[in-house]
Amino acid sequence: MPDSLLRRIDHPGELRQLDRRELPRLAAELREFLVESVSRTGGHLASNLGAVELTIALHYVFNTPDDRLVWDVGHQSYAHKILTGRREAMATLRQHGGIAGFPKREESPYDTFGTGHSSTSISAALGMAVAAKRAGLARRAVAIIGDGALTGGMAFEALNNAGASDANILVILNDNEMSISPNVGALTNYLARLLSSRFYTEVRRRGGEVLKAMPPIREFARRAEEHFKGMVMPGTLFEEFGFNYVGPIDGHDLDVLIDTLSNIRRLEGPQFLHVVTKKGQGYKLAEDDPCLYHGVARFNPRQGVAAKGAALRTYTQVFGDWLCDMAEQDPRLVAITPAMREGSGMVAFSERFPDRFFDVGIAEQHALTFAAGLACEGLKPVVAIYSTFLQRAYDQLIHDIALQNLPVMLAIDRAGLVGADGPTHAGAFDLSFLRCIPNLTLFTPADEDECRQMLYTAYLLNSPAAVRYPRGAGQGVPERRQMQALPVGKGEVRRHGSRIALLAFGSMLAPALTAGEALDATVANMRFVKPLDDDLVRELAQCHDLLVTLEENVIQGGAGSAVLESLQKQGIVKRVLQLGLPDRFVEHGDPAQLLAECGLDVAGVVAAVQKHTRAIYSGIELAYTVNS
Ligand SMILES: Cc1ncc(C[n+]2csc(CCOP(=O)(O)OP(=O)(O)O)c2C)c(N)n1
Ligand SMILES: CC(=O)[C@@H](O)[C@H](O)COP(=O)(O)O
Ligand SMILES: [Mg+2]
Repeated sequence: MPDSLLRRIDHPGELRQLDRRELPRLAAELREFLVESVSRTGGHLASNLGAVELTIALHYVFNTPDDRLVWDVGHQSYAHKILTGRREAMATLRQHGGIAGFPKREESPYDTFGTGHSSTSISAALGMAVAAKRAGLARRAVAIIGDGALTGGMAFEALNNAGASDANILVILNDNEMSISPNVGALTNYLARLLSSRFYTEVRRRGGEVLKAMPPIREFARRAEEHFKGMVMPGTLFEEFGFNYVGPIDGHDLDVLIDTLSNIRRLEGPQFLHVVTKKGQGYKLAEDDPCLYHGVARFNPRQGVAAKGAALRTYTQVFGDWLCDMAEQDPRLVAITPAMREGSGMVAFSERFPDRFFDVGIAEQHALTFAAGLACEGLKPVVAIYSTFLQRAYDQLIHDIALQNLPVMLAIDRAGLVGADGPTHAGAFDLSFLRCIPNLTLFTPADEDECRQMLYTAYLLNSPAAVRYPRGAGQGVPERRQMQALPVGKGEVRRHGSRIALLAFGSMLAPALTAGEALDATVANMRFVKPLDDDLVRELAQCHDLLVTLEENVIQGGAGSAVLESLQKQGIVKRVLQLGLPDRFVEHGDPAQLLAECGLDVAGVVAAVQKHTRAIYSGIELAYTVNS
């Protein structure tokens, strides 16, 4: 067995020492390592398998990290991490204290830009290219963006800007015809036409010969223009944007990639390389089902991912079932996802109600205003969206939906900490950025049944509404099939105690009930952040020494702040302890461990309350103590 090439590479300089004839073997070793490693840690797999040759070729041709690589979304950057000194650290992938699942500046100089949310790479790379030009540096900046990420509007804002510049930016479109689900939209159809163009089929038929026959670089652009004009769609969209377009080329052919990248690297101005890959390449199970193998938990690589049902139902499943039940009752219901059909639990709905299901691509801003348009015409749109991705569409929520008081309902999944995906994906802020919006009703269900009933209640409203629920399993509370509207803005006392009242929002009710037993505290399930149950706040303040608010959201501006404002509005002076996520980004890791780290597990809540009450009852005046 020849010694492992992969084990000889601790940085790209060593990669660049290899004879290019050794690179296919390196690719095979890298692919095998990826399957083995990710099967042990979990993470993103299919996208990484599809980017193996492209990653090798990029680090082989470009002088990284001086030449900048920016990976869009960054979920496909494991090969990049492995080749840049983190091969052994892959065993710690997405674990507490381990390496992140996305590029991260503080993790490596080769991670030139932190990503996680899609469609940012061209903007960032353009910034780097313009900075290099201004400094008179020959440095190149490369954005590697998938066909899914290219459906994000921000990518086109950047293309528009870059194409009119003289920046030395290279945009590489990694086209595998997949987002998480199969890619959607007119752009996808257009790219498919490019792939079916005579040029690409010619290159595929004759291998890399067509490209290798290309003249030396200075002739490259001119003769490519002449020689292939008839083969490629006349004036591709990207040329219209001011880029020199090259491709489509085979993204798994290292020779073609290296020759093409070497040629392009020496060209000046905005370049666009269209690369065709297969998501899941080289691991048949992932090739056959790139959607299932997009993000995986630990699995046996010989047997593949086991589609096992979890012991408890997830909030995502609660939503997906409610959506179908509601659609049966109301033909006006239409459902929208910005490219997260599977993650949002909408597969069944999309199959049962295909003409009422809209996957708009990675386009959260469009998703919300599209919903607003649908609502203007009497339909009842439900937008399923992760909390973190909703951040992209904040102005659309305010300007297009709330200001016009349109009945659009947001089903906000992944609210709170998400765990392995880390701070780029945490839904840590939605209570703060939503509760300040006029006309919006904001629900925080505490269990699966309450989630179903709140989704129903929110849907019945004739105004904007948002129901936010966490990633993963609920509390094992069976959902009543019969949907029943809840009194809006009303919470409930779940346990009577003395002196201390715990005011829990959403996922924090469960730990609050357990902590309440230990503290003999009253526990209230507040249910709504907006409108807040002011009467309940007043009643609790009147018969307790201390109010403790608990939320899986940053303390700043969150539900606890709403309680403070309520007390102030009612002229009530009362000690309040606010418990929630701290004013920092919480790193990736196991969700339960992260919550404990933030003091939001039972032990943390009990300790914080006891510390606070000791201070009070020992006379030390502590008006407010927040969980730092
Ligand atoms: C703003 C935003 N919305 C949604 C997502 C979720 N997401 C992660 S990867 C992905 C699909 C990306 O497709 P593509 O760019 O083609 O990469 P591929 O997985 O095909 O390599 C989506 C929708 C995200 N990361 N960011
Ligand atoms: C890379 C990306 O943004 C998505 O794949 C995301 O990781 C999905 O998150 P869930 O696993 O919570 O659906
Ligand atoms: Mg893709």
